Amino acid sequence: MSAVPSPVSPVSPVSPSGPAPASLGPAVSVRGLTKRFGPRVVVNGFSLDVARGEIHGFLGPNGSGKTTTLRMLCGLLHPDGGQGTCLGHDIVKDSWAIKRQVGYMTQRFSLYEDLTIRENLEFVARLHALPDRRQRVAQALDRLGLAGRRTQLAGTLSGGWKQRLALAACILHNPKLLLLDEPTAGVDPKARREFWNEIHQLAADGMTVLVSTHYMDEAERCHRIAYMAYGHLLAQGTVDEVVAASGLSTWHVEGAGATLNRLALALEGRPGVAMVAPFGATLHVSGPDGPALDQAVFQYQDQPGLAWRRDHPTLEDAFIHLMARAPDSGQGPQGKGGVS
Ligand SMILES: Nc1ncnc2c1ncn2[C@@H]1O[C@H](COP(=O)(O)OP(=O)(O)OP(=O)(O)O)[C@@H](O)[C@H]1O
Repeated sequence: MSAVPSPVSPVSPVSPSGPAPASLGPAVSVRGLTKRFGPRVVVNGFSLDVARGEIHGFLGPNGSGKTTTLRMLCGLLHPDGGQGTCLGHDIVKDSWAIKRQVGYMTQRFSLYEDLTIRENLEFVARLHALPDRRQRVAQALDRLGLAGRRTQLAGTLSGGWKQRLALAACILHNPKLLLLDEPTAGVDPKARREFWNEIHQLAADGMTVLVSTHYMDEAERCHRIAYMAYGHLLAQGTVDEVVAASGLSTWHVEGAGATLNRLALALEGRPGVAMVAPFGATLHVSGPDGPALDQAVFQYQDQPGLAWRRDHPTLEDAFIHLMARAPDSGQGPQGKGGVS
């Protein structure tokens, strides 16, 4: 497992071929997962279900516990509390069985920069003791569009190509579950799009993917998402369900920059207004109580130079609102309040 996997026993290749059968049970099902580092509880009673073949997004501010959770799911960290299964195996007792069937892509590129692409993949294939190494490596090179660069040193690749190489290393042993920890951080939009097209292709072939991200557009490409803050799961469902569950009412206002700035200052903190956020030439004004929000904005709606329209809240609106209501908001363990 992982881009540079731990040495494990030989893995029999699973041959993903189309959607995963539901009869196998969920890919991930955990209840009450808890992890402490010293006195700090960084994952607190976390529960999650991920269906087989699903692309499940995992979002939350920096330090909210996403990586820690991923590491508990694949057996790299021992939970201090909670229970559950990953690919049908007990996450506490059967961590080795899980490791063999999981591909874990860490946040940092962890392959060898002074080896070529092909050498890196051959090394990983050896660690997995794959029987048909040459063929597996050739297939992975082709699948990820890396064949033309196979002799290039990994250290000379751009961020997007490095991520492709890391993904190729993760899928070399045909894992049933991919855990991807912010796989596209710092990667340009075209490379991100191509990476996500590949993730969708892998899911269509039967692989389950749990992927952490800070990008809203990536969250919207997931079948379902979970949002975590300060170690707590705050929301889970499809993007539409998470947005609807936020219970927010939202107005979008268009106008000139200076006018919008003045409006934002006037609305900030008014009763009924929970959030005022500029998005380019549009201001998003939201609150959990529709009538109170309407009352707050009423006096500005005839102001010249402003075009108001009631609209659905965006996913980002919903996340900011969730963060504001999070149990430890403003005094989280890291003292960080940034929203992904
Ligand atoms: N081995 C460790 N020892 C002590 N504290 C740790 C350890 N690993 C993580 N933490 C702390 O646990 C908290 C959760 O970290 P984690 O990396 O799981 O968050 P995250 O949601 O993945 O953050 P990011 O989005 O920045 O990657 C952080 O405050 C982090 O500093």
